[in-house]
Amino acid sequence: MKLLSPVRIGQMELKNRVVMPAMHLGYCKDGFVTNKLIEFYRARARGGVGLIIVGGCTIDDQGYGNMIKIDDDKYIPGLAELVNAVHEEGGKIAAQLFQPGRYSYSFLMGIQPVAPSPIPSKLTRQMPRELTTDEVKDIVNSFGRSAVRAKKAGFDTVEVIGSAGYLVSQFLSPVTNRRQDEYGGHFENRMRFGLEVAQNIREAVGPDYPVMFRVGGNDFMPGGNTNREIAVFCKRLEEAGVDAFNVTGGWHETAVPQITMAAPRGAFAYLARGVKEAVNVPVIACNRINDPILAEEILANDMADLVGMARAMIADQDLVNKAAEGRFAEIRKCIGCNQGCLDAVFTMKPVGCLVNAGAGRELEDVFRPAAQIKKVLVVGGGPGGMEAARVAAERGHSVTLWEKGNRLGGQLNIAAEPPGRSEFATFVEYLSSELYRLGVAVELGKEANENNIKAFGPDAVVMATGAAPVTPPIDGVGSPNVCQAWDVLGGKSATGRRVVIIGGGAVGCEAALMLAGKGVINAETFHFLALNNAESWETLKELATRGIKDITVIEMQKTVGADIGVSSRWVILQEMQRFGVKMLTGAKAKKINDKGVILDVAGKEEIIEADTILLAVGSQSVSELSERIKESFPEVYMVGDAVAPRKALDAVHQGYLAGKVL
Ligand SMILES: Cc1cc2nc3c(=O)[nH]c(=O)nc-3n(C[C@H](O)[C@H](O)[C@H](O)COP(=O)(O)OP(=O)(O)OC[C@H]3O[C@@H](n4cnc5c(N)ncnc54)[C@H](O)[C@@H]3O)c2cc1C
Ligand SMILES: Cc1cc2nc3c(=O)[nH]c(=O)nc-3n(C[C@H](O)[C@H](O)[C@H](O)COP(=O)(O)O)c2cc1C
Ligand code: SF4
Repeated sequence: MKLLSPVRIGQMELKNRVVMPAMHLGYCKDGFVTNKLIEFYRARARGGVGLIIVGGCTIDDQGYGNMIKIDDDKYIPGLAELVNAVHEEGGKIAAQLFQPGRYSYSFLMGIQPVAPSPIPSKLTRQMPRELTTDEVKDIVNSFGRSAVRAKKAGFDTVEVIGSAGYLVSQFLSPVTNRRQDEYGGHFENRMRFGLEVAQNIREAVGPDYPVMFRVGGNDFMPGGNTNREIAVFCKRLEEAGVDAFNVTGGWHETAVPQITMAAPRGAFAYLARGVKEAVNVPVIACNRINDPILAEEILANDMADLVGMARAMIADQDLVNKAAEGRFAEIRKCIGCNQGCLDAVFTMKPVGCLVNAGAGRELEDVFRPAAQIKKVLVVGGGPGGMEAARVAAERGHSVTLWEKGNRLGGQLNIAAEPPGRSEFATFVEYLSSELYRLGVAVELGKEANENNIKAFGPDAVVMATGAAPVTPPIDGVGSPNVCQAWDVLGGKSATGRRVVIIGGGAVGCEAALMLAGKGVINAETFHFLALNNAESWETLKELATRGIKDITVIEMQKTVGADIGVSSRWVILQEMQRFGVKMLTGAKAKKINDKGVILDVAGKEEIIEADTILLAVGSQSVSELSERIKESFPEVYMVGDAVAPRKALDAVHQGYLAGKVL
């Protein structure tokens, strides 16, 4: 594979073309490197990744809590330990030099954010202070000084963050740069800050030390820079001594989803191609590249010279080695859910992963082989049960899994149905194939009860029986025009044209999106009509978003989608609006009849006419059997929604822990 062939960035030789881009993990303490951080990256280096970029590393007093700091020599010894760990495993490592500008938070850092111009950010809702010309020059010097520290700590290269709407991109963009001095005005002046940063670093580290620059391939901001301007900027940076470009997507403030499941895999590789066509140094393509086969395709098509696989490396630290050994089915792909990673950053928690419960736990002894081989029965083939079975089998136990339905996956099978959510099926596919590889005896269509469990005679039982949807006590709920959202998502119930969904949580929103897509043109038709100029852009957009159904979501609370993670929620709500789904909050369903739903809205009665009413008001644990068998066996573990209805992340993590302690 080209992916696994060596490549040079300046004087640095990489053993393969897989780069793990920088991710703020929240593992540091007061800016110092911790053992948790070291072991996290050691595992990724051992797993074969060619270049690990760590950070962002803050170069001055702006940033967020728990970031790696590189603004003082006192951090060098800890950074050197991190570097050594990666080198010991045969990897190369870069420090990303980070200055957030107006994306910093005063309540975290205790100081007002600074920026080219005092323009508030939609992301942080903070008003930054305009930098003086002298302060701009100071920051340029801070980049250079930090690069020298990185070199002293042994990093193989440094990368400047010039993407995502951080300080360098704020200078470059006319949207955020209204300065009157030599750093503002026309494009040449707006490039000056980034170019001076590159020149300053080059002078500080010497001619032979590799320097990389991360750029957003397109700001995706109205009035902002496009791939065309970014390509010109990169050309100039190359002349200033930059050895490689790491091309990601747009700004954090953009309305274009960058890394959620809704963004197609590899969707932004074209941005790297635009830069590659302008420069002569290696270019890295990024975002939603979660599969080495896709990565290979990007390289084979000359879209880029290397690929960035950031979350893919959280999800599977051994991805590169597995690819090298041809074990493609064993790769646990990142599904782009952001639930364990980016959502954690937004809530100031350390990063973890939905599909890889071991991520962030590298310090612990993960898979100690079983001291005594047990006959383990797992009841339930949802994500919780499958993960428990996987881990138990990996440790050497003899594992049987019973699933009463006719396929594995549990609720994830229906979670994967709405548009843009299909990656959940990728995870089910992975777990299913691992159970097969590990020799777990999977029996489908087998419903566990007290008697057959006793007859089976297990040493340990994992109860992962999940949850079932709740039927609320609403007058008329038993009418023939009412059904569960789960059944519609699962293809078991049909709906009429006018649909009311009672409950605006994740399930209600996702059911709404699935139904809203009925009757819109598909991607192939869209492409065909667009290329042939058959319809105007406005008509095409309408055809792609106006389905045949009239959908209303009603929610008692003030907000819709309150249980969806912060980094995905806005994308789902944006899609609902785009597809014309009506959302009514503060509305309580009182009664259902053959005409529709009667609501209580702030004490006033309203009726919404509907042909079908979907229930999406939550779920309840399926736990009676667990309660009954608890006392009959020495080891009974309950995991996932059977304990309390929550999320797949909880089910997987509990399954993992049960599999570990058996
Ligand atoms: C539409 C929808 C969207 C969702 N979206 C998300 C999301 O975006 N992110 C997220 O993290 N979570 C999401 N969830 C929730 C997530 O899917 C669940 O939290 C997760 O599947 C729980 O896993 P589990 O293994 O505990 O149970 P389940 O997935 O419910 O699996 C339990 C399994 O046990 C089987 N079973 C039950 N009783 C027996 C028995 N006696 N014998 C044999 N088998 C039995 C059932 O048939 C089922 O297959 C969503 C759920 C739905 C319905
Ligand atoms: C938890 C998290 C933290 C991130 N922190 C940074 C960062 O500090 N610097 C940066 O350039 N990009 C950061 N990113 C963006 C990633 O480097 C990467 O571009 C993005 O996740 C898309 O690539 P992927 O689909 O391969 O994960 C972060 C992403 C995540 C999920
Ligand atoms: S939590 Fe989700 S998005 Fe984040 S690395 Fe894991 S699978 Fe990928």
